[in-house]
Amino acid sequence: MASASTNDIEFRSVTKNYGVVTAVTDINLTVPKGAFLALLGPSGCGKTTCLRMIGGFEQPSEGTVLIDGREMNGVPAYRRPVNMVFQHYALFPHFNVEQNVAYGLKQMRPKITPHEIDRRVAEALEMVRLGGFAKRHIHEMSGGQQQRVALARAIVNRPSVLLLDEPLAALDKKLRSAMQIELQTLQRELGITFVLVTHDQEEALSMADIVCVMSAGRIRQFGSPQEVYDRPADLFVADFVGKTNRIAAAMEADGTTLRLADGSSIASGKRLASGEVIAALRPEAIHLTRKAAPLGASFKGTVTHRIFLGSSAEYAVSVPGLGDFLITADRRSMNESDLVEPGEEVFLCFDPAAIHVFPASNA
Ligand SMILES: Nc1ncnc2c1ncn2[C@@H]1O[C@H](COP(=O)(O)OP(=O)(O)OP(=O)(O)O)[C@@H](O)[C@H]1O
Repeated sequence: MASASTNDIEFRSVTKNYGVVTAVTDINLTVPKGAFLALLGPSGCGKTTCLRMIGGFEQPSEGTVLIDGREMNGVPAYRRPVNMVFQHYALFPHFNVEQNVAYGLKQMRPKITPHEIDRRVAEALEMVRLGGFAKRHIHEMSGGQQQRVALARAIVNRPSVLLLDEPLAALDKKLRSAMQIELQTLQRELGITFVLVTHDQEEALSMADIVCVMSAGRIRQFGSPQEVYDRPADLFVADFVGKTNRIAAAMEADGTTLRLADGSSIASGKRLASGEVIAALRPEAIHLTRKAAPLGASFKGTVTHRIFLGSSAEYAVSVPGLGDFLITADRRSMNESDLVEPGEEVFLCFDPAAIHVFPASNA
């Protein structure tokens, strides 16, 4: 059948209440076919509720969820073209790998021939690079391998949407990074829509091509990883997606001059109505030097801490009248002589265009 829509998933004014608790409020979003969407936000913001409404495990209290242009309200989970991978893989421990992956196919109606089941299971195991593991028992597999079995089981019946609920949370950091790349590759190979729930901003930025940042049941920003990181819609997004330095300031009547708490002023790269504002500056947008830079803006401060992180270093610098700043320095772009020490006086140099300004009422 020809598909009805170029969007795989659509939420129209969706609200979900659990008794007196409102989990999500008036959510509107559209996800194009074949996109990799990450629902990103702190615990309790409503990410899993959105995922479960796509999967059919919850129904909206108000509004409509559509998949491939079809309204899904009232359609049970098993009738949706969707599969889900959970954080705890929920594999059958008494089955081997092949039996776990085949399980859902055996339940399908109309029935699939045993030959076709074997073919599809072998194909799914190849896709998750477990070709030689079909006869292994689940307890003989590592955490990462078990997660791949869960993935194979979820893709074997060829859903048009795969839902992933913190699928990598139980893995250690190194394995998680490897699986992030594998998941991204798998999504490209399959060409189907992936929806990932995560509270890990690095995971969302590195894997997804659309990030939906949520807080308290609402969408704060919906856009590409670059947009969300480089042009945060509000202070919540600026703080949650990456780190940021907040500087309290007043915007003057011209809409571009920022008057800072220490009495100094800088030209803001962004215009905003006059009044109390918060200026936000990313730690990597600041360059530490021992001499004031001839161009751009700078503050003078004292290094209080240095944290060595291998490929980068983080500095805490105290600036009189303005507070403490966090600065990240990429070590590849530094000489040994550039490494400043705690106790040293330094200049924090930056391009004013890198400053984002938000109304203080937004904080
Ligand atoms: N079955 C339920 N009954 C009552 N309240 C619920 C239920 N499920 C979720 N909630 C509440 O709805 C809100 C959103 O929960 P949800 O699980 O969607 O958030 P989340 O962003 O996925 O959080 P986490 O990252 O901790 O899983 C929370 O306040 C939560 O306590």
